[in-house]
Amino acid sequence: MNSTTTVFDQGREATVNTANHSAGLADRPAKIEVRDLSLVFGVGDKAVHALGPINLSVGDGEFLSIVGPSGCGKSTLTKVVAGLLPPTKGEVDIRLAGTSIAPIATVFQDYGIFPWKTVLENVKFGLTVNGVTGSEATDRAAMWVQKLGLAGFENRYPSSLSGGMQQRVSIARALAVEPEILLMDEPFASLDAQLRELLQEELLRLHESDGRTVLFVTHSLEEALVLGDRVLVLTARPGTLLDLKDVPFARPRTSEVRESREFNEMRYELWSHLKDQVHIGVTGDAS
Ligand SMILES: Nc1ncnc2c1ncn2[C@@H]1O[C@H](COP(=O)(O)OP(=O)(O)OP(=O)(O)O)[C@@H](O)[C@H]1O
Repeated sequence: MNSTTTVFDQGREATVNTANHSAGLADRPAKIEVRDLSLVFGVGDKAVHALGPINLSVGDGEFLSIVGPSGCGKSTLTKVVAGLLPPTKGEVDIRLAGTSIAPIATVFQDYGIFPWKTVLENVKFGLTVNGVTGSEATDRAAMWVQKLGLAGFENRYPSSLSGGMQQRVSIARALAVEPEILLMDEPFASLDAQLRELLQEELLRLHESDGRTVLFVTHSLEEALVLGDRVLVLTARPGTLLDLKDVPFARPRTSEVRESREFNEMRYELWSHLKDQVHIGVTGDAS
């Protein structure tokens, strides 16, 4: 049975709704519907129109990569979907199957893990705050620690881990709650090129095995194409839809796809759309 709950209603023509939705994967129903969404920070002279208006539909199980010039509103969009920011105008409908203790989980660039907790305690944290405790929490956390290649490091503190391992902890914590939607905001931005490629491979594998809906913000067109089913390209601020490209590379996919001619042609095509926006973003000159 479907039910709609208003998560946000600030009395400002703006809502974020979640609804139980039990349709199967086969017909790929929309998981996230963004309608006429705009967000303005502040008021009067200090107002910053960060995003929109934007309309977007993200399919159940889709991996959507989001790119755009710096400051165009990519993080703002993911924060609105996460329910962390109320939109100024428009709405976001999220159709939940109601199968998860925490329907939406987020991973950010700066890991967001607690330095005073061990790897296992960090991964357990998302479970315990959502009511999973005792041996069930420990077993589930241990399973995700293992899946993310951190077995043997359960009792280590973040300060003794590399950046790549800390980001794995953050991803394990997000996935341990088995969210229906995973929001990732430049999660690999501070990692070196080799680690980044390794984690891209792992994310491909995880996504292909569980079919979770993912929104993935990145500055790298290459990363967007390696990972995504589609790439959303936003204009300079306020971010609106410039392009929405299907990525044609078959799954299961490996990061070797980046060696193909088709891949490089697509990357060039995306960049040719994006570079004017980057110029506008830097100079403010739309001429
Ligand atoms: N809390 C805030 N108050 C005022 N302005 C804000 C706030 N948060 C973000 N902004 C502004 O809104 C715009 C969009 O910011 P956002 O962080 O969403 O962009 P982004 O595309 O993710 O940027 P980047 O690629 O550089 O991380 C920017 O101009 C930013 O300065």
